[in-house]
Amino acid sequence: MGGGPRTFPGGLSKWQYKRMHEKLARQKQKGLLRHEKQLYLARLRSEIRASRLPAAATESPPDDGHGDGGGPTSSRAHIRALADRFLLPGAEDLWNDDDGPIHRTDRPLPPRRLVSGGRHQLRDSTRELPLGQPRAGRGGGMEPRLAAFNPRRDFQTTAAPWWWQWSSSYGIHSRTKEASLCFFGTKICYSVMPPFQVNQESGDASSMMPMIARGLASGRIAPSQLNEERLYSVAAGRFGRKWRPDSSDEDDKGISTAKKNLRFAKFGASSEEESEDDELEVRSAIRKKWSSAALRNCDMKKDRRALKSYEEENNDLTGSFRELREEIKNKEVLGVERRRYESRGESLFTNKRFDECGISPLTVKALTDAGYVQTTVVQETTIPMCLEGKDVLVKAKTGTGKSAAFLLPAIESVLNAMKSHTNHQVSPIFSLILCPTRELAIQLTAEANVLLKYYQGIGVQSLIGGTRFKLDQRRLETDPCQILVATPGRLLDHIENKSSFSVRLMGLKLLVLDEADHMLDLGFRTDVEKIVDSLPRQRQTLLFSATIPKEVRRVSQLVLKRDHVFVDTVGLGAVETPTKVEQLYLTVPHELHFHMVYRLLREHIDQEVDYKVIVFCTTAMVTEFMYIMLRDLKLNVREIHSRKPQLYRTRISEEFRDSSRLILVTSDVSTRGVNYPGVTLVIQVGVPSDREHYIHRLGRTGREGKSGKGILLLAPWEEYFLNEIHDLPVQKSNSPHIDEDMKQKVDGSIKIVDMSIKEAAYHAWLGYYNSIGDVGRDKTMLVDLANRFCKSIGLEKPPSLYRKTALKMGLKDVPGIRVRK
Ligand SMILES: Nc1ncnc2c1ncn2[C@@H]1O[C@H](COP(=O)(O)OP(=O)(O)OP(=O)(O)O)[C@@H](O)[C@H]1O
Repeated sequence: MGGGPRTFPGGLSKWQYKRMHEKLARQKQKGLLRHEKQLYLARLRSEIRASRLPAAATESPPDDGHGDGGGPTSSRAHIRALADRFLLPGAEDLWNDDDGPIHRTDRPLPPRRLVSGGRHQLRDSTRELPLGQPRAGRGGGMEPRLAAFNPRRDFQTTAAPWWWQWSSSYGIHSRTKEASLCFFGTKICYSVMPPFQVNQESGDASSMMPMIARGLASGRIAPSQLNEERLYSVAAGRFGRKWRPDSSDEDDKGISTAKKNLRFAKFGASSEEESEDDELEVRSAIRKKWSSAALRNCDMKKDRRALKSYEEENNDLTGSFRELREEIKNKEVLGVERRRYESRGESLFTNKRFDECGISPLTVKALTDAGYVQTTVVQETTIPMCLEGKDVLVKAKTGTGKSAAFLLPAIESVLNAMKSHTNHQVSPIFSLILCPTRELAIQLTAEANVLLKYYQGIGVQSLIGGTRFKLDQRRLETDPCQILVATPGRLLDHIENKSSFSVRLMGLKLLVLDEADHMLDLGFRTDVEKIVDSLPRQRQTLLFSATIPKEVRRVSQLVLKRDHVFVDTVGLGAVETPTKVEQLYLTVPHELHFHMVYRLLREHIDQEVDYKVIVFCTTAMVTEFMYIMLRDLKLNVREIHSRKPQLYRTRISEEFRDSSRLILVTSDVSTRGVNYPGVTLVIQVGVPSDREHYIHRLGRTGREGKSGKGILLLAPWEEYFLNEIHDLPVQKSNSPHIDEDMKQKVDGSIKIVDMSIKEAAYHAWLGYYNSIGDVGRDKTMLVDLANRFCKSIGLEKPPSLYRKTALKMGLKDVPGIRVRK
C-alpha cells in the first residue's frame, strides 16, 4: 500500500526500521520519565545548595519557554515552573500511583515554631497553599510546596545520611537540617551538611543519638565540642573510616563563603594516605560535586546562576502562588459552569458569536455560510487563548466542536504569518495538523476548505497513507498550501525523503495534535517525536482530545511549552461521555454474539425511521466477517476497516456521512474524530481496547448535544471491562430474546462466509485479545476462549498458526493451539 521508500538505512525493511524505532522510542520514553524524576531531585539539591550561596554570579538569560533552549534557568525558577505545571487544576492525576496524590486538606496545620528570617517567612507564606503537608521525619522539613509536589518521594532515591534520621528523631534540630544531603559513592562520600546545634531547649541529652548522647552525659563531649567536625568524625567512624577536615574550600571564593553555613567532609577509605598533590584533585572534585556531578549528571548546567535574595524570592513566590490559586479557582468555576449547562440539559452553544472572538471577517463570513454563528463551549473558551499565541491542552467531550476550535486559530496563524512572509517562491507550511486516521484527515481538510472559502491564495492539503507517494509530491509542488493536515506515518515519509519538504516546514507557526492522547501513545509516539524534532521550536502547539489520561498529561510536556494552559471543559470528576446518550451493556455468550447484533439492529430499525448505526468490531477481519454476514441478512450495510483500499474507505465514509437508513460496520479506524451526523445507535461488539476507545466510539452518536444510544455487547468473561468504565452511566440491559427462526437465519448467513475470512478472523481475534493485558496473560484461558469464538463463526476446529506467530504470541505450547508443520 502506498508509495515511499522500500529500503531504509542499514538495508532494513520498512517494518524492521519501524520496529527498531518503536523500540528506541520506548527506551527514550522511559529515559525521559526517569530523567524528569532525576531532574526534580537534582533541582531540589541545587535549590538547597544555592540557598546557601550568596547572591552572586551572572544573570540567567531569558528562557524560550521550553526550558532547555534559552539558556540556564535558576534552580528555583525551574522548581517553581515544575510546581506550576504539576499544580495546575486537574494535575492531581498527573502522578504515578507511587507519587501519591496532592492532598487538598482542610486539616489545621500543626503548630509551627516561628523563626525569624526571610527563608522561614517564605516557608510560612507557602504553607497557606491548601496542598499536602510535608512528611515528618526524613525530608519532613521540605518546603510544603515541594512536599506537595511529590510528597512521598522526597529524598527516597538519595541515600540520606544516617544522622539525618537520627537528628530528626533524637531531638537534635537544626534550622536548616532539611538541607542535609549526602551523596554516597561506593568508595567516597561527599556530604553537604549544615552545622548542628544541640537542642538546648530540650536539654535532654539522653534522648539524643546514643553515642553522642552518652558522650554528653558522661562529660566526655562538651556541648561546645558538638560541632560539625565532631559529628563528621563520628559519622566517619560509623563507616569504619577516618575523617580529616577538608581545607581545600578555603581557596575557593564561592565555597569559602558558603562554608559559613556548610561543611564538606570527605570520607575516604584511606584519607591519610592521600598525598598533598591530591589536594588539587580534591578541590576540583569538590567543585564538580558542587556544580554538576553531585547532581548525578542530571544538572548539565555549567554556569553558576544569579541567585535572588530570599526576600525577592519570597515576594515572587507569594505573588505567583496567589495567582495560581486565583487561576485554579477560575478553572474550577469554569468546570462548575459546564456541569450546570449540562445538568440543565441546555444547549452546547454559548451566547458568544464568532464575530466577537477576534476572528478575521472573511472567516466569520464563511462560518456564517456554514451555519456556525454561536460558539460552542470549547470554542468560546479556547479560541481567545489560542489567538493569544498560548500553547493549550484541551479536553472536551466528543462532538462538541473541537475541530473548529483549532482550525480557526490555524487559519488566523496563517493570515498573520503571511503578512510578514511575502517573498517566498514556495509558501512555507504555517499550520500543521496531525491526526491519527486518514478519514479524520480528509474530514478536517474538507472543514478547513469550507472555512477558507473567501481566501484567495491560502490552501489546505492532506497527506495520508494509502495514496501514491509520488502523487503526493506532485500535488504539494503544483498546488502549494499553507495548512497541512496529515497522518504521522506519511508525513514522516515526506520529511525523511524529501528535503525540500522539510524546508517548507521550517516556517511553521502552529502545530495541532488532534486526538492528542492517541497521537502520544506508543503506537504513534515515535513518529510524532520525530516529526516534532524536525519542526521549529519557536511555534505554538495545541493539543485536543475528548480523553486525556494521566500518562498523556505527563508526556504532553514533551511538545508543549512549560507555561501552557490546560483547558478542561468536562470538569474534574464529571462524566466524560455526552449526557444525552443512553449507555447500555448486554452480556451474551460468544456463541450468540452475531445473532444478538442482528436482533439489536432489527429492533432499532423497527423503532427508528431514519436509523443510522455504527457497529464497532474488535479487528479488521472480524469487521469483514460481520459485514458479509449482515449483508447476507439483507441489511443495508457498509464496511470500513484498514484492509480496504483508501479510495473505497473514502467513498464509503462520504456515503455514510450523507445518508440515513444505513449501517456502518467498522473497526477502530472510525473510533476517533470522524463526524457522521445523526448517528442514532452505536454498538460495540467485544471489549474495546481501553476506556478511551469506549468513550470515543460512543462519541460517534449524540454529537452537537443531540441524543443517541450506545450498546456494549460483552461475553460473560469480558465483564471485567465494566470496572474500567464504572464511573460512566452504563446500565445493564436485559438481553432480548432470540427465537429459533432468527437463530437459524443467522446461522445460515454465518455459513456462507468464506472459510479464509473466518480463519483470518480467528487469527485476528486471538491477536487482539492476546494484546489486551488482562486477557493475554492467561494463555490457556485465552486459547480456550478463542476456540469458542472459532465455533461461533462456524469453524469446526481452530485454524493452525505459523510457528513464528505462535512463538511471538507466546502460544506455542499452549493446549488447544495448532501449529503449522
Ligand atoms: N459553532 C458551531 N455551530 C454549529 N455547529 C457546530 C459548531 N461547532 C461544531 N459544530 C458541529 O458539531 C459537530 C461536531 O463537531 P466536531 O467534529 O468538531 O466535534 P469534536 O469535538 O471534534 O468531536 P470528536 O471528539 O469526536 O473529534 C460537527 O457536525 C460540526 O459541524
